[in-house]
Amino acid sequence: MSEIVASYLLHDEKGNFEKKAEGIALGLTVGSWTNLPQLEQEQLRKHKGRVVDITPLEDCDRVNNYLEQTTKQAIVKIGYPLSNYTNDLPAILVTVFGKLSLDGKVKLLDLEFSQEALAAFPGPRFGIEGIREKLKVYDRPLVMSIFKGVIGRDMDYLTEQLRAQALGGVDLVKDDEILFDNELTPFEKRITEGKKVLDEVYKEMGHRTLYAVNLTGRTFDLKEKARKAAELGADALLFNVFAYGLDVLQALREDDDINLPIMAHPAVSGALTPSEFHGFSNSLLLGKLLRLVGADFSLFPSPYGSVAMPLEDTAGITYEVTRPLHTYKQTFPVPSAGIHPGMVPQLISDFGVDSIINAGGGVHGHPDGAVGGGKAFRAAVDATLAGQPLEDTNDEALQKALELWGAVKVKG
Ligand SMILES: CSCCC(=O)C(=O)COP(=O)(O)O
Ligand SMILES: [Mg+2]
Repeated sequence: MSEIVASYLLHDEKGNFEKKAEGIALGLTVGSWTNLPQLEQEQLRKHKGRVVDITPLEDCDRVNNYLEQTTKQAIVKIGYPLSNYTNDLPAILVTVFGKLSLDGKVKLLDLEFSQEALAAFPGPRFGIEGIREKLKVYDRPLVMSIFKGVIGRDMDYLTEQLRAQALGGVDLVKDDEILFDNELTPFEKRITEGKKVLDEVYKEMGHRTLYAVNLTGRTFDLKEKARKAAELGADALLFNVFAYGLDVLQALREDDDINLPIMAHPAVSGALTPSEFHGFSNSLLLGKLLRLVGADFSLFPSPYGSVAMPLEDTAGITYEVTRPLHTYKQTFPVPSAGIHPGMVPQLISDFGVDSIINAGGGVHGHPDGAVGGGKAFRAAVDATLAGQPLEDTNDEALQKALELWGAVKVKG
């Protein structure tokens, strides 16, 4: 019987996990079937959830209402038959974590999909390989920068900022997620004017930079807007997927008229993941599920920037978006937030060559502006790959960045 197996972290004062697991397996599938006639019980048996495994963990001590209490915890795995739901993420999530997400201390850690279940999901259209092919850069982490301070500014300001970022040698520039459609810098103009600037820089320097424009607005207008973006020659879309839903990203990915790389921003996901007791694990939400629905890039807070995520979580996301899975392409892991050039050796050590180094303030805050910021990041990447300590390089832009922000000593 084909099924999806959900792993949950459960906390319970008494530690009666067998009863709890059986309650989940029954409650989220056929409900209370034991009082029904024999025939109906048989009929329902094939739809009942299956307790696959219960692994008790060490007790954890908690200070709760000023009293220290010991709570028992366990990882419980439940299998849900595919025949219970349609093979789309809304149906799957409601089955495995619908009312259960509201019912006590339950965190959804992972979903194991059978090959049959995976076949319903597209995975990234371009993936790491396709993005590298567009840029013709194959052997180093990519560098991305973010527009900053452009709300309330006009197209001249925006295009100048884009030019400076590209001249610094970054591979990608993305809109900030908080830049929505507006009269001064409308979506379509950002694409067409941005394209002109990046083509000019390419002619001047032979360096190609791609621009990810923020796809925003009402859900049912998104497809048409994204198709228009493709028609106008956009390079990629930035998408605030957790404000809309994973299934919306999947719908964009599956539309062949859109045919653009999709960059998933983590905004709003922090409302769903950080608790030890509730919500989703980051490796599932920002890792496996984003990859299944088709994100080409997954952005997440790095473990050492201004908005930090635990290293274990960022490693989990990176593993899920890059490991061999079904026929899916790999999603680029993009550790972000508060990144500066002195962190590059640690970023490469933690995330490898197939990752993207993404910075806003760490580019624009450079003493020589965004041009200097981009150059400093590129020099830091080259030095790290050559095994050279950043302090030993004679790159002027990098040395100025190190004077300002310092160099992070590589751990681990
Ligand atoms: C929270 S991860 C997304 C990174 C992002 O969108 C951003 O604006 C980071 O800016 P910073 O100046 O911290 O590099
Ligand atoms: Mg941002």
